[in-house]
Amino acid sequence: MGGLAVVGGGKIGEALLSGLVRQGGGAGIVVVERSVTRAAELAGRYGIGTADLAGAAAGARVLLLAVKPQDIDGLLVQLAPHVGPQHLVVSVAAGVPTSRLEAALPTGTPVVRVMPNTPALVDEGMSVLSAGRYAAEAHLDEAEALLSPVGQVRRVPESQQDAVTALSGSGPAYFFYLVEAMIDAGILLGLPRDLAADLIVQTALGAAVMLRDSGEHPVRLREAVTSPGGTTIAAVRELERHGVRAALIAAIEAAHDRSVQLGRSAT
Ligand SMILES: NC(=O)C1=CN([C@@H]2O[C@H](COP(=O)(O)OP(=O)(O)OC[C@H]3O[C@@H](n4cnc5c(N)ncnc54)[C@H](O)[C@@H]3O)[C@@H](O)[C@H]2O)C=CC1
Ligand SMILES: O=C(O)[C@@H]1CCC=N1
Repeated sequence: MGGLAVVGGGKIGEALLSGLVRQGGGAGIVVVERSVTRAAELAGRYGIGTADLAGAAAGARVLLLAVKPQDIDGLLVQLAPHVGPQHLVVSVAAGVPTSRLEAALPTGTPVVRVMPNTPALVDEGMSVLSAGRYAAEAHLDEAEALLSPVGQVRRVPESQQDAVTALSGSGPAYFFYLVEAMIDAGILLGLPRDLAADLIVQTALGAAVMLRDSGEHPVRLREAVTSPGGTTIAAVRELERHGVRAALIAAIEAAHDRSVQLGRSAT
């Protein structure tokens, strides 16, 4: 038995699906979706099959669960009769610990918890894996092989997953938010929206490539832009005056705390 079933074809389910299909085609991949319309849309878009949970578990070794944390318990009740140690269950549900998944599934079912992010859509994702109690190194290798075509993969102890979720899981949203605000600033200064967007998106891309490839600390890179008595230091003073650094730290701490909370309860 080979194959992969993606259970939950929403935003992240589709981001991962699209990358997997780009890399290896749609053969052997099925989607299980509560919404029949959405299932048909994904099947048409990616040339994959659709299935119900029983059919998916019968045909696929790996089940990738991509439903909301609030829906995970209901899904596990439905899934449990169909899975066992012969499967690998990979969950991307924010906050939900492997112990909660294992408790709802037959004893010995290997579970790997993953925190991916949406840049998987453009093969620049960041996926972070942790093994549950029945997942061996080979299961982590299998999960890594599944996710590495759509970006980078790291392994961490599960105790770090709520922090990972707050950083790289939610992280794309923070950058989109900053870009949105910077484009608004361009509008305030009288630039056409499309020009402001082009300037900021290319600047974000250039800064990201420098961060990745230069080996320099972000402080050094910022200092190189900040001329004495110049424009950048005038902007940095305003960022400090408005507490942007503290706001980002508080925001990411709030995301962490919400991940912990989602892991404890179904609401
Ligand atoms: N959106 C993101 O950037 C990321 C999301 N995640 C996690 O991925 C999961 C999904 O998040 P999104 O894709 O944003 O949500 P979403 O709401 O876009 O997608 C969830 C999908 O699951 C389907 N669904 C719900 N119950 C189902 C069931 N029993 N069987 C089959 N399909 C079912 C829904 O119809 C929906 O299409 C969440 O647990 C979230 O924490 C993790 C990393 C990043
Ligand atoms: O907002 C959320 O809960 C999900 C998990 C990480 C990114 N999106």
